[in-house]
Amino acid sequence: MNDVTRATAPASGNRIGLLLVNLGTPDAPTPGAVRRYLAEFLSDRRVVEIPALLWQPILRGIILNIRPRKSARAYAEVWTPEGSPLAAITRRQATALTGRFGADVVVDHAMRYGRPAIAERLAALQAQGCDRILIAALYPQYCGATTATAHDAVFAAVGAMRAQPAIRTLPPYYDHPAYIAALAASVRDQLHALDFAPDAIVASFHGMPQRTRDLGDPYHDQCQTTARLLGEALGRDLVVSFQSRFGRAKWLEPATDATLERLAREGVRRIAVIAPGFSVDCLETLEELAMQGRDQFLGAGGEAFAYLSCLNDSPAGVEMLATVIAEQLQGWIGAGSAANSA
Ligand SMILES: C=CC1=C(C)c2cc3[nH]c(cc4nc(cc5[nH]c(cc1n2)c(C)c5CCC(=O)O)C(CCC(=O)O)=C4C)c(C)c3C=C
Ligand SMILES: [Fe+2]
Ligand SMILES: [Fe+2]
Repeated sequence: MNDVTRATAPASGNRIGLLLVNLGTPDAPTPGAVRRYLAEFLSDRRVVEIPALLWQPILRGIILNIRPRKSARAYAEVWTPEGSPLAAITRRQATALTGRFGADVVVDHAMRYGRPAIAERLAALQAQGCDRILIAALYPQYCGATTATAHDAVFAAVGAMRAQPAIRTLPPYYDHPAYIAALAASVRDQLHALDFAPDAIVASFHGMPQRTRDLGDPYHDQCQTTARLLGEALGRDLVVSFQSRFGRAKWLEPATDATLERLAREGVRRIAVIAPGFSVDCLETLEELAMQGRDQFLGAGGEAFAYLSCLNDSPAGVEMLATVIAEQLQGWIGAGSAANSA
């Protein structure tokens, strides 16, 4: 049974909390910090669905002795004065949304792995008088390895509280008109600013094991729907691929690296790459796509490559988040347009 008596009493009040949640990232681009991060991330049974008795010896004996050094070098390539891009941009999204829904909505952010921890930020929201909290896991497409594990962490924290806040979770927004419209405008604006007319646009999504899809995870289908709707909004077909394969199992296909090389070999000269499955730019987009992907495409004979940024904390990206979040706050903060009540 949970030890509910440990939880501190909430402050009285009837405010609303909005907790943005993202994946998490190392505290520093060093092998030690990356090792700590990967140990927590890759021990999550939602992320690696191999029995712990088999997996933990592989993780502790092999992966955590090899990968942190290599990944730390990659993180160092994209690190910013504000820290890891994922942390810095998520922080800025929270700042941009603060005050957006009125004075009674307290906005905060947390990471599934590392800091700021979900349990700590939930307690902080409660201490500020929030008796209703909306959890906005910032993944447009639902995946057990991202959305569900963030929610698991929330419910585990709430499970240890004597006085629980009411909890709502943001549904996946992979087909939301505001999300599709924001992506389409962002692609158009960036291509215009670069004066770049690509022969093909590749939409690269983070991969996952094929087995996870076979077991019923809707992630793959939601990625395909996003790409179809975005293609319709842009008036052109997108090439869909899946990146960041991890381990030996079969992952979703086609793989982004193989796709970039195939397109170049087939005579596609100019491509733009977008990453609509990532709400913020991070290691996987800035290093794996914008750096490695560029080398792969140009190395296979391509002539021009452009990586187009995620929505991040751009005004249009924040507007889109405000719209999808405001829909879930309805009833808590009253009728009317919650997004415009600042
Ligand atoms: C957006 C959706 C994501 C899915 C689905 C996902 C699944 C998934 N990832 C791994 C293994 C790794 N992912 C890593 C980084 C990483 N993954 C996502 C998002 C998804 N992952 C993001 C946003 C990031 C970037 C974090 C950052 O700090 O910028 C890494 C760490 C980096 C590295 O060492 O390569 C690993 C490992 C698995 C196994 C998985 C399974 C479904
Ligand atoms: Fe990942
Ligand atoms: Fe990667």
